[in-house]
Amino acid sequence: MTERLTLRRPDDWHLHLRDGAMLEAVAPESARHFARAIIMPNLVPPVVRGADAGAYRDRILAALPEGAEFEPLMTLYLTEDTDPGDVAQAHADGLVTAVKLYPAGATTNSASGVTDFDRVRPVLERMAEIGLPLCVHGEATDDAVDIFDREHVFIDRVLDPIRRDTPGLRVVMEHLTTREGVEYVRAGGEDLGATITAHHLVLNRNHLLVGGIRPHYYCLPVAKREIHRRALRAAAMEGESRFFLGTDSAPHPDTAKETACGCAGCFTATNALPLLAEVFEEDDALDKLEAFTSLNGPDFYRLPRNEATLTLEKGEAQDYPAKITAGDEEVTVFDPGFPLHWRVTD
Ligand SMILES: NC(=O)N[C@@H](CC(=O)O)C(=O)O
Ligand SMILES: [Zn+2]
Ligand SMILES: [Zn+2]
Repeated sequence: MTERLTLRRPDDWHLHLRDGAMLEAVAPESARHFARAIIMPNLVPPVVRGADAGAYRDRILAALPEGAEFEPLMTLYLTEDTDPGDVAQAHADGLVTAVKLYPAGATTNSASGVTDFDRVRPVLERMAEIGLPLCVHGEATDDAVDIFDREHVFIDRVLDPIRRDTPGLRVVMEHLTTREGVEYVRAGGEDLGATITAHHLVLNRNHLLVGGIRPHYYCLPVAKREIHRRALRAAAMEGESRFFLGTDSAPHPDTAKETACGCAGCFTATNALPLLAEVFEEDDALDKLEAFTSLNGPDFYRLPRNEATLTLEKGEAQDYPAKITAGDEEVTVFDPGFPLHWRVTD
C-alpha cells in the first residue's frame, strides 16, 4: 500500500526570492508547493518603503508561471531612517505583512540594517499599536562575540530589552538555531513566535566542517551543536503552536558559494517538503507535520489557513535536480546527504 499524506497547502514564513534572473528561476520552485510566503526584503538596494514593496511584489507576480496560485506576503527592511508613517500606511494599504530587522552586518545584504536600536523605537512603537509583526534576524554583530554564541547573546542584549520596552510588539525570531532560542520562545507570551528551517533540522556544525568544508551547508545563523539541532526538532515536531516553517531558502550562484570567501545561504525551495516529511517520519512525528507547515504560521500571523491541500506520497528514493539554472549561473539545491523517499504528487 502506498503511503500518502495530505496536508493543508503549506506556507513559507521566510523566503528569499531575489530579483531579475534569479527571481525568474526560483519563484516557480516555491510556487509549486507553497501557497504563500513571507518575502525577505534584503535586495540590493533593500525594500525599504511601501512603494518599493509594491513594485517588488509586481515583479514577483510577473515571474510566476501561468496559473500559479502563490501569494507573496511582502516585508519592509527596517533602517534607522524608516518613517513610521510610511510603514503604517503600507500596512493599512494591505501592501506589507511584516517588517524585517537586520542588525547591521549580521548577514547577506544587511549593511543598511540597524546599529542603534534606539533610533528605530518610534517605528517599533507604531508597529505594536497597529499589530504589525517584526521579523528578526537574531544575531549579535559585536566582533567580540563568537559566531556560535551570536543568537543567544542577541536575545539577552537586544531582543529581550526591545520586547520589554515595546509592550504588544509581535515578534518572529527567524531561523532559530539554538536550544536557548527555543526556550526563550517557549517562555514568551503569544506575541512571540519563531520560524525554523528544514536545513537546521538536519545539520549540525559537524556536517558543515568534518571531512572538508561544505559551502552549501553554510548559512546564517550557522548550524550549531547537535544538542541545539535536537532542541529544534523537538520544538518543530511536538506541534507547539508558536514554531512554524520558514525555509529561509536563500539562493546564491554556485560561483559565490564555492569560493575563498563563500556567502551564506542554503537553497531549499525545491525539496523542502520532501525533506521535512523524511525528518518528521524519522522522528515518528508525521502527524505533526501539518501543524508546522500549514497551521501554526497563519494562526500566528492572524491570516486564514489555506483551504487547498497538497499530497505527499512515499516510494523509492526520489530524484530531484542537483542544480537549477538562473540566467548564466547555476544554483545548487540543498542535498541533506541522505535519500528522500517522499514526493509531492500533482
Ligand atoms: N540565511 C542566510 O544564510 N542568508 C540569507 C540572509 C539571512 O536570512 O540571514 C541570504 O539572504 O542569503
Ligand atoms: Zn537572517
Ligand atoms: Zn533569510
